[in-house]
Amino acid sequence: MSQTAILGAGVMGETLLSGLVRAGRRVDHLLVGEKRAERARELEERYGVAVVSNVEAATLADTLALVVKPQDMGDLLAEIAGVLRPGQLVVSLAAGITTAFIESRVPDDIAVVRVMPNTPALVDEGMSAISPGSHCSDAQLAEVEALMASVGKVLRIPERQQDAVTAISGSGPAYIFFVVESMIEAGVHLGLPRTTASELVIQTLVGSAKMLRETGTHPVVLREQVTSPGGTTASALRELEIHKVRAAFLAAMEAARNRSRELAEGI
Ligand SMILES: NC(=O)C1=CN([C@@H]2O[C@H](COP(=O)(O)OP(=O)(O)OC[C@H]3O[C@@H](n4cnc5c(N)ncnc54)[C@H](O)[C@@H]3O)[C@@H](O)[C@H]2O)C=CC1
Ligand SMILES: O=C(O)[C@@H]1CCC=N1
Repeated sequence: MSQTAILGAGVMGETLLSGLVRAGRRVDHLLVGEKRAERARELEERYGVAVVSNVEAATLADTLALVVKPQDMGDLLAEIAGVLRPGQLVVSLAAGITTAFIESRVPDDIAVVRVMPNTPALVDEGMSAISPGSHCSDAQLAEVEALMASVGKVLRIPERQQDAVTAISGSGPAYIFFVVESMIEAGVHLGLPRTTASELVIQTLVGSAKMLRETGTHPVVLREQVTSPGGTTASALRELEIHKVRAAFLAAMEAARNRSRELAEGI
């Protein structure tokens, strides 16, 4: 079995690490490179994984998952570029960073794949979009597909769509949590105990998500089924329209897409 290294083990790095362990990947086939010593110790204790220097990880591993902030990517690549060898696969999970950015900083014969994952990977319900770099073989792309499939769904997309994907599914869980938080708060304003409001909102979210996935019915149809003429839902939806919630979502996701593009330029 080949060795996989995760360089940068914060929120997303640990999410990937834990998913691989849950999927049955042997811990002695995994390596971690992490800058913060305290965090490194925590991961060693939690998973029994070996935390080594980035250079050692890049020397030993066949596949390198780079999970540092976009702003730290240049330094990380500068640190490991000298020890990379032909046949290795570099997988970047960073927002904004293009495969061209990475390819220009590593030897020519290194295959690069760009991935946009999301945090529901922590419960094996992740959504990852993957795009190959300029000299990545089908087999290498399939390898990344299998890697990310261990924590959820995977879609192959052209790299030009990655900034939009980042705005939708990469950042998406935060929008959903924001909606959940707002609905719970509304329940409290309406006089419900916080625990009751939380339970109502979370189950409503899970049930609605399951309906979307299992029925395959368009969300507009599902929404209409809830909206009785002259009823409560119609009153609520009118307020959401008056407060321009739809327009706010569009503006928010355009802002996220634009920010992803800026990150590529190191802004
Ligand atoms: N958090 C999320 O929901 C998502 C994050 N991402 C991407 O994942 C990447 C990481 O994000 P988070 O995990 O949220 O950030 P984080 O800040 O939690 O983790 C980054 C980790 O990298 C470590 N690090 C920094 N420089 C390093 C170096 N040179 N060598 C080794 N370790 C180093 C830091 O100490 C930290 O533990 C980002 O590029 C982000 O765009 C992508 C999709 C979703
Ligand atoms: O907020 C961010 O920049 C990262 C990328 C997608 C989700 N979190």
